[in-house]
Amino acid sequence: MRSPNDLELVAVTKRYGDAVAVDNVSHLFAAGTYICLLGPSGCGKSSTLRMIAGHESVTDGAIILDGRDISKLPPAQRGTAMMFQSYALFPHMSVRDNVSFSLKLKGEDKASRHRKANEMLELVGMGHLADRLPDQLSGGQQQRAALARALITKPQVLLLDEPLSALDPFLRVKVREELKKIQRELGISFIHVTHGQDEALALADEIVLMNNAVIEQSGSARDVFNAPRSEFVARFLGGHNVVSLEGKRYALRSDRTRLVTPGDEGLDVSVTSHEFLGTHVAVNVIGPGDVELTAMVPEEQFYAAPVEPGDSVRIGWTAQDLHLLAG
Ligand SMILES: Nc1ncnc2c1ncn2[C@@H]1O[C@H](COP(=O)(O)OP(=O)(O)OP(=O)(O)O)[C@@H](O)[C@H]1O
Repeated sequence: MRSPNDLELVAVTKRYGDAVAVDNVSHLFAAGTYICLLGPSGCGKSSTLRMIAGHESVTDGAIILDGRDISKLPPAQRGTAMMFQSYALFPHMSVRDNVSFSLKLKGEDKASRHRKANEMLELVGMGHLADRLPDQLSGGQQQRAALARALITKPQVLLLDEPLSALDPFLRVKVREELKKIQRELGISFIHVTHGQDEALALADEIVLMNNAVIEQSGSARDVFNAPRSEFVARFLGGHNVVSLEGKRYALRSDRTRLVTPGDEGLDVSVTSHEFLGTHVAVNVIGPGDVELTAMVPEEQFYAAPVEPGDSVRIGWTAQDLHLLAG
C-alpha cells in the first residue's frame, strides 16, 4: 500500500556530459523500509543517492517525497539526510558539537541543541563519549557519531553511502546489526548503498540491484536471492551456478548442487579444487563446455567421502531447484 511518506523516483536520469550514469529510473521506496542499493562499481548507485540527497542535480525526471517534488530543493529542505563514507566529522569540535552543528546553523539555542544531540548520541550508544574529539574515537565510534549527526535533523529518509566500508569485518557485522536496530526504532527509511552482497542480504527489507545505470531487479532479499531474474543477478549475488540445459539457462543455488552417485541424473564433471568454509566445503568442478560449477557440500558429508582435484564426479540437483533465467 502506498503511503505519503514513500520516496518515489519518477523517470530519473543523470547525465555527466555524454555519459549516462542513471537512465530513466522509476522506483517506489516504501516508507519505513531498510533498502540496500546494490550493484557493481560504476552502475549508478552513488549518483542515485546523491540526487535523492540533493548533492547532485537531476538531469531529467522527478523525486517525490511527502507528495512534494523535492528534486530542485536544497538538501536541508528535502526531508532527507546523508551519512557519508568518510564520516566528515569536524576535527576541532567535540562529538556533541559535531552532532548538533546543523541545529546551530538553523539558529537553535545551545541548551536545546545539546539536549537533542545528547538524545541522538544515547540512541547510537555514544552518550558517554559526547565530550571527546573525533580523533579520540575508534572507527566504529566515529561512524556512530556521523550517524547521530545525520539523524539529528529528523529526516524521513536517511541516505548512507557505503557506511561500513572503512570498518574491519568483525566491526562491520556488529555495526550493521546496530544500523538495522536503529532503523527499526526510528521507523524511517534507510537507503544504504553497498557493493557487498552479504551486507545487502543481511540488512535489506528490499534490495534494489542496479547494473549499467538501470535497476536490474528489486524485491525482498529472499525473493531476489531465490528468484534471480537474469544471469547477471545470479552471478552478482553469488551462491548460484548458471547451467545451460537444452538451450536454456538456469540459476541453481550452489547449496542445492550436490555430489551424486553415477547413474543419478546430473552432469559428469571433474573436481578442480575444494575449500573448507566451516559449515560447508565448496567443491569447484569443471564440466562439459568448460562450465565451472560449485557444490556446497555439508562439511561432515564431504569428509565422509572426500574428493580431490582431478577426480571424476557427478553433480546433480532436483529439477524444482532450477530457476529459468531471462537473459
Ligand atoms: N562527477 C562525475 N563526472 C563524470 N562522470 C561521473 C561523475 N560521477 C560519476 N560519474 C560516472 O557515472 C557512472 C556512475 O557512477 P556512480 O558513482 O554513480 O556509480 P557507483 O555505482 O556508485 O560506483 P562505485 O560503487 O564505484 O562508487 C560511472 O561511470 C562514473 O564514472
